[in-house]
Amino acid sequence: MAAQIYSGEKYASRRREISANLAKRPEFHDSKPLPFMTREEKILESSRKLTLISKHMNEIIDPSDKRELYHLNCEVLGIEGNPMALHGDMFIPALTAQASDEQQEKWLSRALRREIIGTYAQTELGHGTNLRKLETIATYDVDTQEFVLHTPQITALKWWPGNLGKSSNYAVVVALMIIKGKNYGPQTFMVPLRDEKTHQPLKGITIGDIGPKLAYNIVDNGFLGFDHYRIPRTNLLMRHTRVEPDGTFVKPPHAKINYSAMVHVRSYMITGQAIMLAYALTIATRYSSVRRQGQIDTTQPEVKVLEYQTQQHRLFPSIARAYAFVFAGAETVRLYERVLQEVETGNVSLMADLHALTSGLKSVVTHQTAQGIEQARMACGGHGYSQASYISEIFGVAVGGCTYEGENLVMLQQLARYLVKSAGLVQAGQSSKLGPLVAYLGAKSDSTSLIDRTPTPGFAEYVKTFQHIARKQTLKAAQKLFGFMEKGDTREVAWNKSTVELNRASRLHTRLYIVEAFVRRVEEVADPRLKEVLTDLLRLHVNYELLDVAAYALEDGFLSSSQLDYIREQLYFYLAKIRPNAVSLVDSWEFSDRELRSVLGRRDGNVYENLFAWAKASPLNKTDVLPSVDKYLKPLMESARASKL
Ligand SMILES: CCCCCCCCCC/C=C\C/C=C/C(=O)SCCNC(=O)CCNC(=O)[C@H](O)C(C)(C)COP(=O)(O)OP(=O)(O)OC[C@H]1O[C@@H](n2cnc3c(N)ncnc32)[C@H](O)[C@@H]1OP(=O)(O)O
Ligand SMILES: Cc1cc2nc3c(=O)[nH]c(=O)nc-3n(C[C@H](O)[C@H](O)[C@H](O)COP(=O)(O)OP(=O)(O)OC[C@H]3O[C@@H](n4cnc5c(N)ncnc54)[C@H](O)[C@@H]3O)c2cc1C
Repeated sequence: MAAQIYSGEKYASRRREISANLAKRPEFHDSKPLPFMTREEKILESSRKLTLISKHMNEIIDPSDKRELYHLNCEVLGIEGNPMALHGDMFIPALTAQASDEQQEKWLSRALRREIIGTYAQTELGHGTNLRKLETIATYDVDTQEFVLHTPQITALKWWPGNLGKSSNYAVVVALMIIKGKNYGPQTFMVPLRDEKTHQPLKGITIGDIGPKLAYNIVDNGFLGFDHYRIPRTNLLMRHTRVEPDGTFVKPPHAKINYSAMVHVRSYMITGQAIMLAYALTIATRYSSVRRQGQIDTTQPEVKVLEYQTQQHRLFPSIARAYAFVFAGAETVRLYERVLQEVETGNVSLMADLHALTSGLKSVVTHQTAQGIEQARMACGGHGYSQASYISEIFGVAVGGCTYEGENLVMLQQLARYLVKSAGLVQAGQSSKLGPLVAYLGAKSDSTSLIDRTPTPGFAEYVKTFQHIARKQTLKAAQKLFGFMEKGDTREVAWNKSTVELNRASRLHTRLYIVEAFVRRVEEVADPRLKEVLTDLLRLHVNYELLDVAAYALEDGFLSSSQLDYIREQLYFYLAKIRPNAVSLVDSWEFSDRELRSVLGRRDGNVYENLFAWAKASPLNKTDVLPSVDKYLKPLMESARASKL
């Protein structure tokens, strides 16, 4: 099963080897539990381990293999980030996709060798979503052939970029490029921030950390201001866009080609989110198979809480989603790598499809992941609320994905633009022009769903039902938009009046895609035992997801209430059928205890002993009497006692 999750036996077994190797190297392990450390201690500890990784990486992994590096980072550094997180996640991808060969020789090679540390500085105090209204400006000075970076007002301060505050000495900065008074929109520049020897900020740079956040606090998200700060013309990233010495602008082959670092993260983060969801479910499912509370049969001992149907309903659909997301994530990464290669040859034809797909997936997956993690926390009762479970940290890190790389409701609209165009083609009788991701929009629905109308409905009946729902909602939302426009609204006003419906269409389209990705993967599985378990999980998934969106199919009679009853019964049947395999389904992700960092979710199942040992190690228990008691509580009690006398 691990080979299914990790797209092949090779990487699955490499993960095991890497974990086993690390188990023998105590210097790579957390020196104490992360929840017992201050933010400063965590950053120090993470930097220590980062240095070890840089020194010994070649003994443990193939550093050219992104997935091996990712696993090494998960084991050693964990999810709370590290001082070079953005260096790998965005700085290197931005240089790879946007720097010219010459620029890559100068900077990318140094970045890869970790001679310099960089980040991606785009968002500002006043603007994150609307990139065209960023306020940092890069004005070209023809005389000196330099760009002058400037922060004209407080809202123009860069704000949020990861590792900008304290760790990075370079950044790929996004600024509005002005040449001879003309605004050429957001462009990307390579900008030195700190002296390479002293790490002091360079003259003209104001820089620092933005303070603690909900989670992800090892990362020093930062602020950055420029005071007429000059960089050479050749620091504009010029793989696709160029500015000649005389200020002539040479257009890229696609207007949004400079957004590639964002698309990179959106493509990879689907897998990252699946893994965080699986972390939380591993913890909660293991704990639920140890925790005993209450009885189902009063003549029998107390049961494991995993026997309760409500507990299964709380956890198993999310287990199915974690599988579905990791399968969909593997597809987005493949498409991203393909598009990256094609763009190199000047073919930008798939950029719009990739953007639409990743915008929808990023939004739906992060939202459902956060929901699933929070349910997993609640499924652990009181102990879920303790940081010993580590689920609150997993939640905090994962839920950030709803905001970063494009606020979810905004990114759903990006997909909606693509769907509306596709609906326009259908309306114009040009369905043959629809791309493969939206070809279903041009098909005709059956009059009713065939679920429960054939002896054993296959996945095709479910897929058709999801298609019907997504098609109906897309065409309806587009019609709403077109209707407002016909009545005289501008497109923008009409769009704003239709966005709740448009975003619904985007979610339904994306959920259909996720179901299809799951079906595609299960169809490929050859081993019959594995296929049976995955088929059960897929059946749970399609029934659960369909129930969740059934209102759309009930309202036009595509599904009847008796079919809905059938779907509910199927759901309950598969909850029970999956129960014996539930622990194996989470164990198949093969997370080591070190990677999971959860006292509650350890493989040994000794929950109570482990919790007690953890509590005893809490910094508050170092002394029996705290200074706060000596200083305040004792005098308070003493004076209360004295006044009573
Ligand atoms: C196993 C591995 C696991 C790895 C896990 C990795 C986890 C990493 C964790 C890192 C943590 C945090 C990092 C966070 C980083 C950041 O957040 S960086 C900042 C991100 N910011 C955003 O995402 C901003 C969102 N806003 C936008 O993207 C744009 O403003 C928006 C797209 C909303 C609009 O852009 P405009 O330029 O204003 O667009 P407009 O002129 O209206 O044109 C729209 C038009 O353009 C098309 N378009 C937009 N983007 C793209 C694109 N990227 N590719 C192709 N086409 C694009 C869009 O479809 C429209 O086309 P149309 O034809 O006109 O409809
Ligand atoms: C953990 C974390 C890490 C980050 N790392 C980085 C980084 O490394 N580099 C970097 O540059 N940035 C980074 N960011 C910033 C992040 O990319 C932005 O916060 C994000 O893109 C959202 O933009 P915003 O903050 O401007 O939200 P806003 O756009 O202000 O959103 C506020 C609300 O307005 C709504 N809204 C906005 N526009 C529209 C619209 N057109 N239609 C309808 N509703 C709208 C949103 O849906 C939301 O409800 C990070 C953020 C976080 C939380």
